[in-house]
Amino acid sequence: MDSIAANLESSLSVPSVQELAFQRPEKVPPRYIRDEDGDDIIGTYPSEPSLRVPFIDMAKLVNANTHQHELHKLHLACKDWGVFQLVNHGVSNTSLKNMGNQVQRFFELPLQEKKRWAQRPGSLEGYGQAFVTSEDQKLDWNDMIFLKCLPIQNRKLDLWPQNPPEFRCGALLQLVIRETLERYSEDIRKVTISIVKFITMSLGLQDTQLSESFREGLYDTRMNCYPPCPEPERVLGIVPHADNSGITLLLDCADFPALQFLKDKKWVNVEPIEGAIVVNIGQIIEVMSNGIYKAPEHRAVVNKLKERFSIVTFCYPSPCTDIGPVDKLIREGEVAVYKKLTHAEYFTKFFNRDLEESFIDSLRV
Ligand SMILES: O=C(O)CCC(=O)C(=O)O
Ligand SMILES: [Fe+2]
Repeated sequence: MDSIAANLESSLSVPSVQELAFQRPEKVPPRYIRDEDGDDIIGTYPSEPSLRVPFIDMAKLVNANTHQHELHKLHLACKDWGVFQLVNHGVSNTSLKNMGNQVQRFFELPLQEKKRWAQRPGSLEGYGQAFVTSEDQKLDWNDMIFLKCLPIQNRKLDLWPQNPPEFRCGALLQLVIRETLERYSEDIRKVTISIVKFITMSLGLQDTQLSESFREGLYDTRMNCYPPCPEPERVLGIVPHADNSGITLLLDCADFPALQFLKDKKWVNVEPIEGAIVVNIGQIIEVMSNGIYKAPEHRAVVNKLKERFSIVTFCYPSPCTDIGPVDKLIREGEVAVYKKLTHAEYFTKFFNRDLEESFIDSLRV
C-alpha cells in the first residue's frame, strides 16, 4: 500500500488503554497486536541482557580533577550509544518524586475527569494520543498527556490538570500538575543547558552558542501511562522511534525495566535507577554534529502485572537556531551530510513526514 504523508499535528481519538486494562481482558484487541502478518516488530532484534546503558556523573564533569575523564566517557556514550543515565545532575529527589506522584495521581482519576484536559481537534496538546492518522493503524499500549512547558508563553494552562485538595482514605490528596510541572520544567532546562554544554565540549567545540540556545529553547513534556497488559509480548508501549528533539530527558517512575535502546542490532534495557535522568540524543543534535552523534532508536515494552509511568521532556534549541551541520563539525575532507533548515522548516517537515519513512533520511543532503 502506498503511504500518504499526513499532517501529524493532530491525532485521531482512540480508546483509553487504561479503561481497556481495567476490564481485565484475557486477550488484547487486534489493533494493538504487533506480531501478525509478518509485522514482527517485537521480535525483530533479540534483547541483550548483559549490556548496560552508560552512566555519566554530572558532578565529575564539573569537578576540574575528574572533568577530562568523565568528558571522554560522555563522548563515548554519545558516539556509541546515543543515550546515558545522568546522575548527580542537581535536581533533587524530592522534585523528581513529586513529579512522578503527580503524574500517577492524574492517571488515577476517573476517565471523565481526565477528559476535562483532553486534546482538542487540530492539536497534540492535552490528554490523548499522538500520531494516529488512520482507523487501521496499529496502536501503542499507552495513554498520555502532552504539554508544552517552555517558554512560558507557549503554555496552554487550561490543559494543565489541577484539582482542589480532597480527603481520600484519611489522606489529603491534591492534583497540582501545574505548579509541579512549572518547577520541574525549570529544573529540566537547567540540566539541559549544562549537559548540552558538556556534549558540545565532547564534540570538540569551544563556544557555548549551542548550549546557550537551549536557554530560550522549547521544552515539551509527554507524560506516559503504560497499563498492565494480558499479552505483553504481543504489544508495544511505544513503537521503535528516534526523537526529533535536541536532547530528551526521561524520568522513569517504574521499578522494572521497560525502556529499551537499540545497540548493535540488539535491544538493551534501561534499568530504572532512583534519582537518575535518562538522556538521549535527538535528531537535531544528530544533524548539528553532522552525524558524529546519532539519535538512537528506542521503544517501550509493557508488563503483564504492573503499570508504569514515565515523564519525557523533549528539549529543542531556540526557534531562531538554524538546524544544520555546524561548520566546525564538518571534518576536513568531509561534506555536510544533512541539509540546513530553519527551525520552522524543520518542524513543518516533521509534522508532514511520511510515517512509513525515516525522518532522519529525509533530512539528508
Ligand atoms: O516511556 C518511555 O519509556 C519511552 C517514551 C518515549 O520514548 C517517548 O515518549 O518519546
Ligand atoms: Fe522517545
